[in-house]
Amino acid sequence: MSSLHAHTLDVIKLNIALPNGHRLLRNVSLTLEPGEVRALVGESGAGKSMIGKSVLGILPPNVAITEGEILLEGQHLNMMTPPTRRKIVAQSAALIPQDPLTALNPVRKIGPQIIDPLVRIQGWNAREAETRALDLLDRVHIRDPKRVMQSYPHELSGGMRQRVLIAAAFAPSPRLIVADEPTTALDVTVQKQILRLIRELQQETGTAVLFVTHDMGVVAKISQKVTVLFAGKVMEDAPTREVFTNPQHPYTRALIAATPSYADLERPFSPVPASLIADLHAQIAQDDLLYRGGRI
Ligand SMILES: Nc1ncnc2c1ncn2[C@@H]1O[C@H](COP(=O)(O)OP(=O)(O)OP(=O)(O)O)[C@@H](O)[C@H]1O
Repeated sequence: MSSLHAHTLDVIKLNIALPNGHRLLRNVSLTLEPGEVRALVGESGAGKSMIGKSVLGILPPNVAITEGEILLEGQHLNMMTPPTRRKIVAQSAALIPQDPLTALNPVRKIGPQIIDPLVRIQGWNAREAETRALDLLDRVHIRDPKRVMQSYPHELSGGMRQRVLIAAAFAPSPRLIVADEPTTALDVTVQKQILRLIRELQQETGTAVLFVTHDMGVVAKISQKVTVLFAGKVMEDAPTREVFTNPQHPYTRALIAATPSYADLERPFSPVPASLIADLHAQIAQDDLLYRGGRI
């Protein structure tokens, strides 16, 4: 049952794996407080998206949760039947996806794509839903929301489409938003605007956000807490400020060193050293042996 003081999200020792037993997440734990932004950071393949997908119940068909728990506002998601789970997740969580083009249905106008879920899932009447959609399009700084509601996705720029998806995500007032690299598919100037917009709406609404990114610069701008991942394993979990001022794990230090700094253009930056990557993989192979032996 949900409790009054529950975290928005608790992920407890989550393991997900392929049918052959290969783990994509290894004992991942994290929490998200109401109104908090937690960044999930790591290089490609670290398992960041898989965490978001596990929470939203949209894992690929060949990937399964093998162990661990996910609690959304204190409710155990993986003890529910799939239909109950879908209903609970749809009512309290939303996704801002990476690629705004594939996330929108190309043959439907924008308006119904925002309005229909409000009517079908949240049970609003059509008029309320339309007013809400117009209000949200205005709040994501889309000029002429009425015209945009009548447009098809291909008539909008990439940045506009991402604004539409941000409006759609915030429209039902979810308590949790998973933002999965929401700026990656956009060009650099638009990226900054979209990041600012998500931060603005998040602060206004107090929605908790799980923000997936590979960019430590983005982590610094948007989050209060950060989980650093490598090969599906948590390397470090700390307040963002501490991660930048006093990183504890060598991999975190390497990621920071690999991020160009706008404040300090003189500072050289360097890729994560191959020797460190090799050491981490060796440790993970060791972990996997112990895990299979039931010792961790
Ligand atoms: N459908 C799938 N079937 C099997 N393995 C998959 C599938 N999708 C992803 N993976 C693997 O799962 C691991 C984690 O993937 P995930 O997409 O979560 O990484 P990520 O950290 O989000 O990286 P990226 O920044 O590249 O999206 C990777 O090793 C990836 O190859």
